[in-house]
Amino acid sequence: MTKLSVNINKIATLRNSRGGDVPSVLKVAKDVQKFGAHGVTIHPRPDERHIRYQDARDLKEVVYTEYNIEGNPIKSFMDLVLEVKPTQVTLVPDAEDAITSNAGWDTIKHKDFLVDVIAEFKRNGIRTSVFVDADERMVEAAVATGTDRVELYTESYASAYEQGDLKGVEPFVKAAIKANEVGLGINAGHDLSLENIKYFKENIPNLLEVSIGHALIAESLYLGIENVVNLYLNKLK
Ligand SMILES: CC(=O)[C@@H](O)[C@H](O)COP(=O)(O)O
Ligand SMILES: NCC(=O)COP(=O)(O)O
Repeated sequence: MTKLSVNINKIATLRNSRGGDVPSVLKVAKDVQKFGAHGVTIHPRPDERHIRYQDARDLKEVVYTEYNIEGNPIKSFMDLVLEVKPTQVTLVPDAEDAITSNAGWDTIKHKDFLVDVIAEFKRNGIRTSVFVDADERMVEAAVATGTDRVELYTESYASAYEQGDLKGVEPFVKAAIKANEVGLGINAGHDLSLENIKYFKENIPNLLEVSIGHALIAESLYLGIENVVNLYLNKLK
C-alpha cells in the first residue's frame, strides 16, 4: 500500500487571504486523518505566504498520523523542524521567491551540505527524505547523504500525462528501480492528482508515500461544491 499524505498548504493560502481562521488548517488536518489519510504534509516557506511557522507548531498537537514537513533547510526551517520533531522532514532546494518547488537536489554537488543537515535531523529521531528529479544518478548519489528516502519530483510526469504522453513515467520507473537497488525508500509528489495517480502507482515499484495538495484541494472544491450549493438553497427556501 502507498500512503497518502495530504498537503494542506492551500488551506492556509485561503485562510490568509481573509485573516481570521477560516478555513482552519487544524480542522482540515483533523478531518483528513478522520477520513483515512495516512499523513499530513506542510511546506512552510520563509515568507509564510501559506503555512506559518506557528501552524507547524500547532499541528504537532493534532497530527496523530505521519507528520511531514517540507522545506529548504535554511536555519529558521531547521530550528522549526528540530523543535516540532515531525515524523519526517523532506528537504527541498527551493528558492525563496519560487512560486512553488521547481527542481530536485543535485545530490552530488550538495552532498556535504546534505550529509550535515540529515545527520542533525536523524540525531533527533526525524526520518529524512530528499527531493530529487527522476534521475538515477541523483538517486544513487543520495545514498551517500545518509537519507532514509527520496521524494521523486513528479511535475514532469504530471504534465506529460496531461498531454497524453504515458512515456513520462519511464524516468520515474528507472529512478525507482535504482532507489530499490540502493535501499532508499521512495516517496513522490508535485502535481499528482485523481487523474494521474493510478498510473503512477501502478508503474512505480515500492512507492511508500505520496504527498498531494494542490490538485486534491481543487478536486475537493469541484466535487464538494454541488452539496454546499444545495445546502444553501435549502436554507433559502
Ligand atoms: C515539495 C513539493 O513538491 C511541493 O509541491 C510543495 O510542497 C508544494 O508547495 P506549494 O504549496 O508552496 O506550491
Ligand atoms: N511534496 C509534494 C506535495 O506536498 C504536494 O505537492 P502539490 O500536490 O501541491 O503539487
